[in-house]
Amino acid sequence: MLSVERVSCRFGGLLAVNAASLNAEPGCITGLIGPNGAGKTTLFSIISGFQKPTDGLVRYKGEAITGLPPHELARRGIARTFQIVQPFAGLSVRENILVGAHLRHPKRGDALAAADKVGRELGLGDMLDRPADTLTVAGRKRLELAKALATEPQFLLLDEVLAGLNPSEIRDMVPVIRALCDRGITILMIEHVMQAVMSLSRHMFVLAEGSIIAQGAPSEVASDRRVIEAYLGHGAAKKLGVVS
Ligand SMILES: Nc1ncnc2c1ncn2[C@@H]1O[C@H](COP(=O)(O)OP(=O)(O)OP(=O)(O)O)[C@@H](O)[C@H]1O
Repeated sequence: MLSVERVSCRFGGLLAVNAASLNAEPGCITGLIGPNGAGKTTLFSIISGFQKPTDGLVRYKGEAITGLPPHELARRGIARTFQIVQPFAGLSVRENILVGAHLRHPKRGDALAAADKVGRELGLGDMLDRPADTLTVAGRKRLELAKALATEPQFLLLDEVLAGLNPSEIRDMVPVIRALCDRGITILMIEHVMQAVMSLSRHMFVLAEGSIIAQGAPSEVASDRRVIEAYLGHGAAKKLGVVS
């Protein structure tokens, strides 16, 4: 569905992403993890057209999409959520979702019906008339997801949708993400909540200092010496008795 081929991104003297390659299989959830500052969000921004790479290629359904603008990618079925959620202040929850729904539904009535449906699916049914800026963090995270889903994507990039949620809110959100995948939406997710991303992902990629250092099934990645050392520092794997 998606392949990122040797993508690099330089900000002045900083090589934020260094010849990173990854792919996402259709109908699955793929996890992208890595320590803070590894380049995960930059890679997401490149895939979703918010940032042009310095080098490399992004393919979606076999076609090169590198550098296409976000609205064109949205039209082709790619949507993303943002790590720092910023609902349109001054608009209601429904109107926020409506912005996304208008992509596929030019008529206001159709867009409103589609927005309400997405809102209800994400548990925002009772809050549709509320100003978006009165939502709790958990509500805002759901709204962020709803805005992206309203564009009816086939490929969804989730940037830390679980960040800032408490354990019970995370438990509520995990099945929501799984249900999207069961509906046929391919997902690539950045997540620091390890238990959740490991239970959701079929395959995971690990980015550290801009480079992909490991990939595989969640259990393989979790016991990989390079991954443990990227998180805990040089020598940590030996201390923990990990030999792979
Ligand atoms: N627009 C920019 N200009 C300059 N440097 C940037 C820019 N965007 C990101 N960076 C730098 O690139 C590096 C990678 O940042 P990025 O946000 O992609 O990491 P991340 O893996 O998503 O981190 P986190 O898990 O903390 O969100 C960091 O050193 C960051 O400061």
